[in-house]
Amino acid sequence: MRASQKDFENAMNQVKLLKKDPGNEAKLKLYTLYKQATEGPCNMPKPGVFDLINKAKWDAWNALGSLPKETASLSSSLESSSQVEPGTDRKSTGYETLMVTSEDSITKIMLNRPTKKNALNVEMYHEIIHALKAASKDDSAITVLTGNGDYYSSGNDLTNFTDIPPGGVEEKAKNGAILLREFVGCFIDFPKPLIAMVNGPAVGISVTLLGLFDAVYASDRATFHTPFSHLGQSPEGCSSYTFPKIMSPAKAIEMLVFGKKLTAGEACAQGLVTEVFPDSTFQKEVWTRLKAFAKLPPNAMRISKEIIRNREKEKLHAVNAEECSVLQGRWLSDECMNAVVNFLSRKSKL
Ligand SMILES: CCCCC/C=C/CC(=O)SCCNC(=O)CCNC(=O)[C@H](O)C(C)(C)COP(=O)(O)OP(=O)(O)OC[C@H]1O[C@@H](n2cnc3c(N)ncnc32)[C@H](O)[C@@H]1OP(=O)(O)O
Repeated sequence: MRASQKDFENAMNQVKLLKKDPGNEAKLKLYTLYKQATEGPCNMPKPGVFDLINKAKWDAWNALGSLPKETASLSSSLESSSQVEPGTDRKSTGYETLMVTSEDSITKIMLNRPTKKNALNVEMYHEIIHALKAASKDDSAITVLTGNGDYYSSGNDLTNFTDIPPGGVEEKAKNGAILLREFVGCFIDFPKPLIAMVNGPAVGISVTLLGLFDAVYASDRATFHTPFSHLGQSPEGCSSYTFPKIMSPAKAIEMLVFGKKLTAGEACAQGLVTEVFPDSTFQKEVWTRLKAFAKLPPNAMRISKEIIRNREKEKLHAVNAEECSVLQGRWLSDECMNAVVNFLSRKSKL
């Protein structure tokens, strides 16, 4: 397919958005292709020998000779997209904490704060809400959530508790509960098959939400940990309802109240995980499977999910509201505040 002038301009704009500098050589190549595509063969006077930067530009542009404008435009678009981080496409532009891509009828939402173990900060909650709403309306058949780096997610970013608004901690807790309710609500209402690819350890809310997914595939490196009592907090993500149903009330208590950490194999035996894969083949095997799922008739999948979920929707929203209200109270407790202070002052880690 021929790249249009618009595509070309988009590609040039993407270069400005790259997180990693593509390097001078690549930038010079793009510059000259851009000049060729917009102005034709080199028309600038040859700079003096000591004007090193402009000389390099002139040399590179001049070397393109009479390359047609259209060819330069096409090459430039291709050049720049190959510099973009793998798996990134135009759809991901604008997200700070996610990489969102669509390919083969699959929308992939990748948590992208690997240096913070993909902890969910306030921005990430908002961006996931946005990405899920967009995915529910796009032309993909299924949606996948996964993590970048060695963790799936370390759960709520504990520094979320540090930014206190003028209304004090009460206002902070109230706003947190409103955001959490909307966030979890998007998972309850998501209309297409939603699949978690748990690439590594999962903590807190990233675990509880799994009960709202339609399939959960895990690497054998993944672990599942909900240390709510340790943090002076209480379950969210509808887990107080979904976990006892999935794994029996006693097993749910072990996880949600006593903070027992499960291996991927244990989580699979208890029904939280659909299937476990060796880490070495995890990506390949799961993506092969997902691509096959995505070829199934999308309307049939959507309607089948709807009939399964609809029976539970009202209950799930009620549970979500109750959990958020209880948690709002927990965030104001000494138990919770001490746990957060301990983590932030590095006195405690999971
Ligand atoms: C709108 C609000 C909704 C709220 C919903 C509530 C949800 C409840 C939960 O999710 S409870 C779970 C909360 N999560 C945790 O308690 C995990 C805390 N993190 C850890 O214990 C450890 O970081 C670890 C075990 C996940 C990983 O340990 P490791 O030694 O491998 O790595 P580091 O600790 O050095 O981590 C690397 C940097 O990442 C920062 N980080 C990791 N997780 C979090 C987090 N959850 N919150 C804040 N920051 C986190 C860590 O501080 C390091 O940062 P640094 O390099 O700047 O020091």
